[in-house]
Amino acid sequence: MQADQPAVEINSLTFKHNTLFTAPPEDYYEFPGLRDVNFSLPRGSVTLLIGGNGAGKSTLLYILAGKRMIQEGEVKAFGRDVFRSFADNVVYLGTEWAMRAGVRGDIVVSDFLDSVGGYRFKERRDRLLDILDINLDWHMHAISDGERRRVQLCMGLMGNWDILLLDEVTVDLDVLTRFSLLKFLKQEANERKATIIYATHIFEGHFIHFLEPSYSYPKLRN
Ligand SMILES: Nc1ncnc2c1ncn2[C@@H]1O[C@H](COP(=O)(O)OP(=O)(O)OP(=O)(O)O)[C@@H](O)[C@H]1O
Repeated sequence: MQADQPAVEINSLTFKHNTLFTAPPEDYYEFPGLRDVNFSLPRGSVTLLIGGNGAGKSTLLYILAGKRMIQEGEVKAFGRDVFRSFADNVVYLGTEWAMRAGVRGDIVVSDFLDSVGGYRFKERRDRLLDILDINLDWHMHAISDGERRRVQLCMGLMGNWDILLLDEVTVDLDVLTRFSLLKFLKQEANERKATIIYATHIFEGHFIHFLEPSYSYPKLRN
């Protein structure tokens, strides 16, 4: 990997949804999704992808993850076409991913994380357990939705990713956990030059971590 090579590069990307409706009126439709998208992101950058519902954020992240084939253009991760080469250092975490990773059986968190390779990434796993305030003795079927989402995030983030595509994954986290997680992501970008794209339709104060590392909250006037 060359040091000056962009982590993400998109040239003249055009995408249409090809949808077959099986309910009346049955037909095959092409819906415009994204048109002539161009951008490149350097290694170590953190990017907020902001847009209203239906703007195309998830579509763009799916494409970057190589999960949707495009009709025109180029999409590259570290100089390689995302549709031609599988990159295990590109990780997508979104609501669809969370549903698939949503184990609700009676399994203890430590066993659950080990079953997906947690023992190989013990150091990062332990750091995330701390940040996300996860107890290894929890039983997956007996925790809240927010706690389960924290375990899922630990699972998704503990590996060796270099590009992270996050689709609204912090919406059901409590304020303190979200704060710590966003800080962790910014550190990952600063310290090991990981590249992060975070899609959201809610721009809120916590994202200030992403924009300005030295930001401190203003003091209230007396
Ligand atoms: N399979 C599909 N067939 C046709 N249109 C689709 C399909 N999937 C998504 N779309 C349309 O593409 C547009 C973009 O959807 P997308 O899920 O990327 O939006 P989003 O910006 O992530 O929205 P949200 O913030 O609500 O998650 C929407 O208008 C949606 O209706």
